Amino acid sequence: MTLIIKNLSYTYPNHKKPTISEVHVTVKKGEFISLIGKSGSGKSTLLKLITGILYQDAGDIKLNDRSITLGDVGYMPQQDLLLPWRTVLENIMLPVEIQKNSHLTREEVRKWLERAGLAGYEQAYPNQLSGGMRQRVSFLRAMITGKDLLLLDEPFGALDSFTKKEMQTWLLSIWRDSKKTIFFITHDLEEACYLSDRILLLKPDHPMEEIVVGLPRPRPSDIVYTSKLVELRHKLEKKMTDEKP
Ligand SMILES: Nc1ncnc2c1ncn2[C@@H]1O[C@H](COP(=O)(O)OP(=O)(O)OP(=O)(O)O)[C@@H](O)[C@H]1O
Repeated sequence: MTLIIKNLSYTYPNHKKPTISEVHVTVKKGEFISLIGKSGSGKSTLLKLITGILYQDAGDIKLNDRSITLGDVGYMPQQDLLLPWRTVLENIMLPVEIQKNSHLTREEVRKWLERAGLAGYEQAYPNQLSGGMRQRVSFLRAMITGKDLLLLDEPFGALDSFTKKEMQTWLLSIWRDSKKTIFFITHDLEEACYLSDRILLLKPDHPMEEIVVGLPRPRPSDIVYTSKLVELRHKLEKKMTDEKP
């Protein structure tokens, strides 16, 4: 899997200035990429362009040398969008039902639920779950599409810091075992440093910047207290607020 984004620009119909301007990125199989930037800098817009929900004004997005189209990637939007009238299992099976050609069985999905700490909740409804559990259901639904590239729009933004830590460790273990490629939006700079191989910084009226994290893997969760990670976080903060790094 290779994703190549070249010279990408997009302006919303009612806007004067482009939200995404001349973005270039190459992503290789198995990379974990985070996208950071202040609110309104265009992170969700970039993800929607990669999913094919929006279509660019200029430039191109190629997945394995083919222009990307809707349905090529797994996408977890900012709101979990679980259907309240469907059980956990039925929510997760939704893309399988829509794709029809998927061979994933209910039994295999049950195994994934176990891995996500949701065993016994197959028949529960979304309103009977905690925030972290809903996020895991929503993540599994994106994962189960079988796509190599997963786009996650701020999946842990609404969680308390302890649940968030658990979810990060969980996500890293799934990512390591599944060898998926992940594009991850976050406002949390510590989270970006902890999880990623590379961080992309979007800033209005500036070219997109790329920061290589360079921390060894596997990463224990207390790596966030090491001077290397703290320095990196500080550097990102300065870049975001326009101070000289
Ligand atoms: N459907 C839309 N129509 C018009 N403008 C939009 C639409 N969606 C987003 N925008 C505008 O595009 C800009 C970028 O929005 P986007 O949601 O991509 O930013 P973001 O960096 O993801 O923000 P946040 O961190 O708050 O989620 C904002 O100015 C926003 O108002």
